[in-house]
Order: sequence, then C-alpha cells, then structure tokens
Amino acid sequence: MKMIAAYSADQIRSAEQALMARLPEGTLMLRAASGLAAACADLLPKVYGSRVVLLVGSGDNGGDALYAGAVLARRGARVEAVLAGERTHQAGLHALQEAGGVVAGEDAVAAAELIVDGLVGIGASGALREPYARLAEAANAAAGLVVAVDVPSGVDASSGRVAGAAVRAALTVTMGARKTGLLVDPGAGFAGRIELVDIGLDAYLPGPDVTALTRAGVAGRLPRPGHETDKYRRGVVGIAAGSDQYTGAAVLAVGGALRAGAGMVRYAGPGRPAAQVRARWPEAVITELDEPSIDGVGRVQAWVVGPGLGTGRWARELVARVLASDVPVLVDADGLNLVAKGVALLRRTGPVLITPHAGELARLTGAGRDEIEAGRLAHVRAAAAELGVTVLLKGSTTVVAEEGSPVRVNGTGTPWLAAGGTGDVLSGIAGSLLAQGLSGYDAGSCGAYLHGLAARIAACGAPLTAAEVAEAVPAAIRALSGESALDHARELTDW
Ligand SMILES: NC(=O)C1=CN([C@@H]2O[C@H](COP(=O)(O)OP(=O)(O)OC[C@H]3O[C@@H](n4cnc5c(N)ncnc54)[C@H](OP(=O)(O)O)[C@@H]3O)[C@@H](O)[C@H]2O)[C@@H](O)CC1
Ligand SMILES: [K+]
Repeated sequence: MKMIAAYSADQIRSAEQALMARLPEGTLMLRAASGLAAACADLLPKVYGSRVVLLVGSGDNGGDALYAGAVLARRGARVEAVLAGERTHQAGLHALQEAGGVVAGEDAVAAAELIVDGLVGIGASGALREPYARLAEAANAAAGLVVAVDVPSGVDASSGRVAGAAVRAALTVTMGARKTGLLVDPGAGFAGRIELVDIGLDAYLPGPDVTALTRAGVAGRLPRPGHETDKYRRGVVGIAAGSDQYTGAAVLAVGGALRAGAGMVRYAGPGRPAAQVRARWPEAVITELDEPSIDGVGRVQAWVVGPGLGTGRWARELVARVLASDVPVLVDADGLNLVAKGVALLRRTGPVLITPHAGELARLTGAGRDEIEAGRLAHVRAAAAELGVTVLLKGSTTVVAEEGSPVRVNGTGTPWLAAGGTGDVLSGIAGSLLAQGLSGYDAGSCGAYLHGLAARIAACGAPLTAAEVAEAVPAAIRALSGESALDHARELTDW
C-alpha cells in the first residue's frame, strides 16, 4: 500500500447513505459492530467472564457499541452499558439486554477491564457536553483499556480538533474508512492504534480529504541512481543559509542535503558559516559570499534559502536573489520571516516550497499561532491557496498542502524531534529531494517522512541532536525497503 487515505465526516456520511440505500436496514451497523466486537475480543486475555463497560451516547455511535456489547455478552463477558444521552439506540439496547447485558451507573467505569467509547462519532459537534465530558474523563482515569468506536469522543472527525474533554483510546476501531481527525494532531494523539473495519464503503468514497504516504509510497518516489548517472544528473542543490551570528544552521542544512541523495551540494554564505561548513563537510562545494548574490555559485537544480540567515538587509537581498532564479526554491526560517514582510516575493514562475512552523506561518498569514496549532489542516490549506505555494507546516503532525491536492499528513514524526536545529536538517533533506526532481508536494512529504523516520532511528527512545537526525537519513532510506547494510554488501557475491 502506497498511501493511506482519510475522509471528512461529510464525505463518510454521503458514502454511507449511498451504500445504505442498497442494503437492508441495519446491515451497516451490524457489520460495524461485528468488527468492533472482534477487535475488543482480541484485546481481552479472555472474553468469558471479562468486565466490559459501554459508554453509550444518543446516536448511532452508541448503537455500534450496544450491538458489539451484545456479541461480547453472548461470548460470556459481563457487559454493562452506561447511558449518557436522553435517548438511546433502542434496538441496540434491546439486543444487549437479550444477550444478558445490563444498564449500569457511572461508577461501573472504574472497575471495567475494557471500556468501549460509543459516546459520539461522526455526528458530534463542538466540545463534549455533560455528562459525556465527565464520562470521557472517567474513562481516561480508569485502569481499563479504552477502545474508541469510529473516533475518540471529543475529537472532531473532520479536523482532529479537540475542543474540550476527549477520550484517550488505546485502540480506535474506525468504520468503513479512516477519518481525517484520526491522522491529524491533536486528535491523532488521542486515537492510539487504528483498526479499520470494512463495511463495504470503498466503492462509494470520493477522492480523499487527506492522505499519508506509507513506506512504499516514499520508496517509490525517491529516485535511485542508474548506472549511467553522474553527480550533476542526480541533482545539485544550493544552500543559502547561515550568518556570522548563526553558523550552525548552515552546517545542519548542508548535512541534511548531503545525506538525502543529491549528487552535489553547493553552499553559499558569508565567511564564518562558510568556514564551518568547509570544516565539517569537505564534500560540499563552497562559495564564500562578499555580496548577497548567487551569480558566482554555479548551476543548481533547486535552492534552499533561509536557515540562520538573519533578517537584515543583506539577508533580504539574498532571499530576493534566490527567489529571482528560475529553479524550485525551498524557503525556511529567517527566509520566511523576511518574506512575511512582503509576500509578493513568493510570486515567481518556478515552484516554491515553504516550511514554516506555526509561529512562522502566523507571521506570514496574520492568523494566531494558537489558532493554527488547534486547526492545522484548515490553516495549511488556506495558506497554500492564499500564497499560491506548497506549504509544509511543521509540528506534532507535519502537514503538506498544495492547491488542488489532498493535504498530505506525515505519520513518522516523534516528539524527540522537538529539538533545536532539526528544522534546518529538514530543509536540507527536502531541498535535496527538490533538486532530484521531486515536486514541492512530494519533496515536502517525502522529506518529512524521512526526517521523522531518521529521528526515530537516531533517538531509539532517547534524546537526539539535529546532527544525528541528518546522519540517520541513509539508514531511514534503507529502512524504506526493509533492507540492511548487509543486504547491500551481499549484492556483490560474485566479486
Ligand atoms: N451512518 C451509517 O451508516 C453508519 C454509522 N455508524 C456509526 O454511527 C456513527 C454516527 O452516528 P450519528 O450520525 O447518529 O451520530 P453520533 O456520532 O452517534 O452522534 C450524534 C449524537 O450525539 C449527540 N451529540 C452531538 N454532539 C455532541 C456533543 N458535543 N456532546 C454531547 N452529545 C453530542 C447528538 O445529540 P443531539 O445534539 O442531537 O442532542 C446526537 O444524538 C458513526 O460515527 C459510526 O459509529 C456505523 O454504524 C456504520 C454505519
Ligand atoms: K466514539
């Protein structure tokens, strides 16, 4: 599988309606509930005698939970339903009671081995009301394993927004197709593992709302050098980064670029960072700049501009010169702060990929930083449309948007990446991919994937430095195909 697709609540609802029209009433809910019951049974050491509590809201999400509870009760589980709404799915409740399940008070939650969150699904709107919110908190505080039905209640299925209390699930069993909010933080952080139940919806789904590349999807997009290639044909990336004040950003961006497959890296910058890059990376071709101009640098297939550049006149002129070139340009960090003072700089014929974090995007678009963090999808989409460029918004879930395509969500991120200098490495990696001919959309999403995977390899559950992330990029590329260094040595058995 090359891509994971996810859909908004509206998209799911229309597909469900089209499918439902062709099936006897209740068929879909029974399919959903039987998948849910099987997933719950897999989590329990033994179904017989286990204590299961269903949190049941007033809609069909509660119906799913009740029917699944009935299946578990028939297999000998002690199933109790806590009814949160003024209404309850009557047929579901009847099925549960027929199977031996009972209605219980809120106290039951604390004693459960397994808690099934059927409070709300795609029909929810806004923050959870009482008593739903209280029940969500009780589930989070309880020792039992929590399984969310369709989406964790409190997480907006279409955006991943969490407006108040929300259930923290160990497993989310989602019906028919993944919901967008399960892939995007903060919602993604509440979903735990995601299991998809096939209810026959696929043929009725429209194009996805968001997608996420898988290992195979990234591997298929990375160029592999053929026998006839040379360093120029593999792509030359130019890095315009660093200042006398910030030298490290230049070293890190060049490091990321060198590891991500470009045939050559050209560095252009002032004396101090140039000396540091030369000392650290003899592989890079260095042009020490006296003037903010790239005229003497030589041909490149893509530029990275911005990390550690400062925001003075010199830096502004350099950013303008790079953007005036005709090759794809990645703008990051100080480059973005400079562009924020005049976004007209971004209007050019060549492709532009910008890689802001929420604060930088706030300066570019005028939206509030917290507002961006809470609604990453909507803001990245709006920025791509407004600025007319590809936007990679960094953060706990990195998202990449370009007009006319579904937003790509990155699934490899790790909190260990929240460390100084890792953004500079990402700009080097993505710039290297741009130079190898990937579009801004692919370079951004594959770059974010490799950056996250490299960080996971480098961190192995412990703190990491940005330089280590860059060093682990080749291991991440190898891991895409499940190959090890040894496998590649074995290719040479005849020699
Ligand atoms: N359709 C299908 O074919 C299939 C659907 N399936 C399942 O159905 C689910 C969708 O069911 P749904 O449409 O009934 O909505 P649902 O998510 O249960 O919530 C609506 C209820 O919640 C309430 N409520 C809303 N907001 C609230 C809040 N903030 N705080 C508190 N309460 C709030 C709202 O109450 P009201 O505002 O009306 O008083 C309303 O009664 C879907 O996620 C999947 O699990 C599967 O079986 C597969 C087949
Ligand atoms: K739920």
